[in-house]
Amino acid sequence: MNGEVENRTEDGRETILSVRGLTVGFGGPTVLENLDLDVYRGEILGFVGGSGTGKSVLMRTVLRLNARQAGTISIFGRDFDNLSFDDRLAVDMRVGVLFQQGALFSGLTVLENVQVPMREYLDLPKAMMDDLARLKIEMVGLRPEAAERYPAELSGGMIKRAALARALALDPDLVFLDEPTSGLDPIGAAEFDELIGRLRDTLGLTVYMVTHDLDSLHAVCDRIAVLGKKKVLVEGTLDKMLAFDDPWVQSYFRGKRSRAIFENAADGQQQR
Ligand SMILES: Nc1ncnc2c1ncn2[C@@H]1O[C@H](COP(=O)(O)OP(=O)(O)OP(=O)(O)O)[C@@H](O)[C@H]1O
Repeated sequence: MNGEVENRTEDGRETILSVRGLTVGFGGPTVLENLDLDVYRGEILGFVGGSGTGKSVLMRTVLRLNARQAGTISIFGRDFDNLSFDDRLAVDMRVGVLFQQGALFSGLTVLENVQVPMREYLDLPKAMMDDLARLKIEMVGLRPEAAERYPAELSGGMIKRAALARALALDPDLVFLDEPTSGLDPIGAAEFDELIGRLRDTLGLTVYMVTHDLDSLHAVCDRIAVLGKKKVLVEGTLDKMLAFDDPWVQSYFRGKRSRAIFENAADGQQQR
């Protein structure tokens, strides 16, 4: 892309997404105010926050699906406000999204759903699109027969995988996952986490994952960001979350359920 600037932190991390001073509202009180956030290449960032704090609003604003009242957003080193039409298309092609509940088109098969972004952005012969879509379907661990099925014929876990295949259709650098493991049983959720970790390692993806799932935060996220009081309250490692002096953060990361997960994991590490 023309004019792309590489942004690196002092410790050498490349900033792939940078949000500064973001304010978003819908006519009433603001939902987000003066929010800053960075996402680094190759990481899996887990984004948490109480219900209704604005996690989806933030994700949608970064995807240019919501307007903002103030602030700047840079993606791949380019300021959103200075992108030409062609640059916008180029940015969109490098970003994949898995919306809550998968958001597959019910009248299309899995294969056709995965091909939707290809049809929108690429001009490829049908046979090539079929091959590419089947590759993505295999990549997310679905059996080849799943390609011909309709969403209503899929289990919850298969829907998430099909939606992930669609998010990967254009070989993105950055994927946004909105509660990818919600509605899955613990085994299905753990398998999905493992898949996300594997795809990050093999494809070099950067993953921005909104989640309520403490297991996911522990199992695959390199860094956690907490949304509260209209901004990113704290970001960093799990240890940093545990030490952070805020009632919501403390009850979330030190509650009964979280203690069970994190203490079991710590025991496991000590035994190894
Ligand atoms: N298009 C909109 N118009 C008006 N208000 C909106 C709109 N979208 C979101 N909101 C409001 O913004 C606030 C944050 O909503 P959002 O869906 O981002 O929360 P969330 O953190 O994703 O919650 P959850 O974890 O429950 O999904 C809510 O009060 C919601 O009603």
